[in-house]
Amino acid sequence: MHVLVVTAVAAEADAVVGGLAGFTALGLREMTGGYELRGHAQYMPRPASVRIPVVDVLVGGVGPAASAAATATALAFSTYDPPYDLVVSAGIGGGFAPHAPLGSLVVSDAIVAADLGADTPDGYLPVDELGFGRTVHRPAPALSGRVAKVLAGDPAVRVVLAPVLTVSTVTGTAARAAELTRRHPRAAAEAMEGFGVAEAAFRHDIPCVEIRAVSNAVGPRDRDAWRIGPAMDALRYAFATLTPVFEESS
Ligand SMILES: O=C(O)c1cccc(C(=O)CC[C@H]2O[C@@H](n3cnc4c(=O)[nH]cnc43)[C@H](O)[C@@H]2O)c1
Repeated sequence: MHVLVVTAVAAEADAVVGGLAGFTALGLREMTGGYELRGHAQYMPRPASVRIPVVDVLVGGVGPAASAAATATALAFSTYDPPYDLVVSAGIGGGFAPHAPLGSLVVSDAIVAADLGADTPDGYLPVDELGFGRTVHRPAPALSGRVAKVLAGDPAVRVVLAPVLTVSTVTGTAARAAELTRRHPRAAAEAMEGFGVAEAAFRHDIPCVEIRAVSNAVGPRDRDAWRIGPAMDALRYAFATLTPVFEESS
């Protein structure tokens, strides 16, 4: 299959690429808008009916707007037909206790824009309840379930299949974490890009799933407690483990 992986920063893209096994790096492809795609392909003999597996990795920037713009650009300017079979939003993220401890992997069964709405005297209202657009993208259960099952192959790695929240402001207080948990009791992770990536993929009718490696707990700000190295290792493991999935025909 042809896969587009969108990360926020280069370090996350390095971890994704570091995990890809059996793929040959094709170098950088420049796109309009100043974006660069790190292409990878697998040139093994295979039936003509099976597409050459391709994984393109894009550094799309931090936040939902940057990631939506980057993903939409990559999809619109793709030279493949159809553009991609799968879009993956990948990176590090915050984990909600007790679901997702440091170093765990969270696979989205829902990608939720958690602060796209209106504050009212009676509480928060998401934009869909206001009659505008949407705040949730749900990957097909067969897709997210398959990804989570493959990742769970190593018993040493905790894998959680749960909603991932997209926020524009990183949670930094216990009160905000509690509020998000109250509104989304099953949410296991928060990050800043998934909904933007999913929105672009949805517009192009391409399946999308989000994978987050937990680097910090969602809650009171504590930079010293961040564990970025182990989270990057978990991200690398995820893409090493998923390689056989990318080799399948779509
Ligand atoms: O300065 C801080 O306190 C702080 C706390 C958490 C995250 C940041 C970032 O600027 C990182 C943004 C970057 O990393 C992803 N990420 C990682 N952990 C979280 C999180 O707990 N909540 C939201 N986003 C997180 C995010 O997707 C961005 O790409 C600074």
